[in-house]
Amino acid sequence: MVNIGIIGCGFVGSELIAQLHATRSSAKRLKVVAITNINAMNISDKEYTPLHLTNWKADLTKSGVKPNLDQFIEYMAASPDHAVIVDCTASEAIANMYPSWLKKNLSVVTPNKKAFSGSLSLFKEIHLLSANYSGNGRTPLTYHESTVGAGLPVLSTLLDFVKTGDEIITIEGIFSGTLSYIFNNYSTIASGPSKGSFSEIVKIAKDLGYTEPDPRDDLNGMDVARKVTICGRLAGLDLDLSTLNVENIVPETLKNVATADEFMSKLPNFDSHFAKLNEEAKAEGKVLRYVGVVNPKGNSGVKLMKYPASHPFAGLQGSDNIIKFTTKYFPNGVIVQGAGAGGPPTAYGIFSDLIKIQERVEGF
Ligand SMILES: NC(=O)C1=CN([C@@H]2O[C@H](COP(=O)(O)OP(=O)(O)OC[C@H]3O[C@@H](n4cnc5c(N)ncnc54)[C@H](OP(=O)(O)O)[C@@H]3O)[C@@H](O)[C@H]2O)C=CC1
Ligand SMILES: N[C@@H](CC=O)C(=O)O
Ligand code: NA
Repeated sequence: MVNIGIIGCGFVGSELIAQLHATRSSAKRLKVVAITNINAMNISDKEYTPLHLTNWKADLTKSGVKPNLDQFIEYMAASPDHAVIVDCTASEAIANMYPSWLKKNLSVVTPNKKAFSGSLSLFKEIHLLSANYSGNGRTPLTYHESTVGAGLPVLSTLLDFVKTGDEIITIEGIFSGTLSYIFNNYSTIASGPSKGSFSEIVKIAKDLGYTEPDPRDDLNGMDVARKVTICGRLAGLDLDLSTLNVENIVPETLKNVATADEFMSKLPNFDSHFAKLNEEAKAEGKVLRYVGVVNPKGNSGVKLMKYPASHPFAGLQGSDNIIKFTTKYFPNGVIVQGAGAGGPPTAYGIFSDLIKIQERVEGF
């Protein structure tokens, strides 16, 4: 039995709870015993009785308990069975707490990219404290498959290359579900005209739950840069966000507007700017795609590129990601492709990480 505490129940956290609830039988060894959001917290009793997942939202609201992260973590750390904290926020402050949780023998599963793409020392400390990365004989494990390509097996594939001594030559692809969705629908050749103005398509991507809480974190390239950094670091490179080449496509005057809502309301003023870029690509018989590259020889970064209709990046659907690993053993590449954003595929990645932990800890 593994006890789970979930922090953050937005698009991804809510979907995770729904998936755990829907598969009671396969997940019967995974027990949700604590849930917290910004405004409310629900923790179970001293027996760690599973929380009811049918009405968890109403139970959270009516719990009347003010969120207290210290209390939440102490409760989880006192669990008699192995316990996992699932961080489904995008919070940097919470990401900075992972080492303190690992030191309490709590495992960590998260789609939050901040801890793995922020300071290199935090990344290294987490890896040192996590049994699955350092082989240090301790119990806590850290899995974060959904930080890159949602639940697609990107990091597990990459780690297999690394652990078997294969050599990464390049990792390149479309790492953002949001930017994939936007350009697949906006910059089209074979599939007809754009499905709307640039700002209309950004709004749909936001409503579908693909974007970061502030869509500028997608459009400024930082979300992709974080994923490139995570892949590069797992491949053994000391990549840093500040030294990557990152193309920011947020219009200059919108970079500093105060809120995501204000940004969204002003974005239509820049539709003609994006239409011009699109027309330029079309005139060359190409489409726009936003790509990331990890190159151990240098020049890792993210960039808005033009591709002919025949290129695999030009033919993507919906919010799909496509990530191509070129390695010594696979010189023609290994491609991982599929839904790279949205609640269901992201929660799936978290769920499968939880199953890995349960199987490792319990041995079956
Ligand atoms: N959406 C996607 O497609 C993907 C998302 N991810 C990552 O998953 C994470 C969650 O994304 P998503 O669900 O879309 O984002 P949301 O904004 O929908 O959800 C985030 C949730 O975290 C809660 N939260 C924020 N800070 C705290 C805190 N200090 N304590 C407790 N709760 C907190 C928010 O509470 P409140 O509602 O009260 O503000 C909100 O419910 C992010 O790190 C994102 O990068 C990764 C891959 C794909
Ligand atoms: N905003 C991100 C969500 C997943 O990481 C994206 O669009 O890919
Ligand atoms: Na993944």
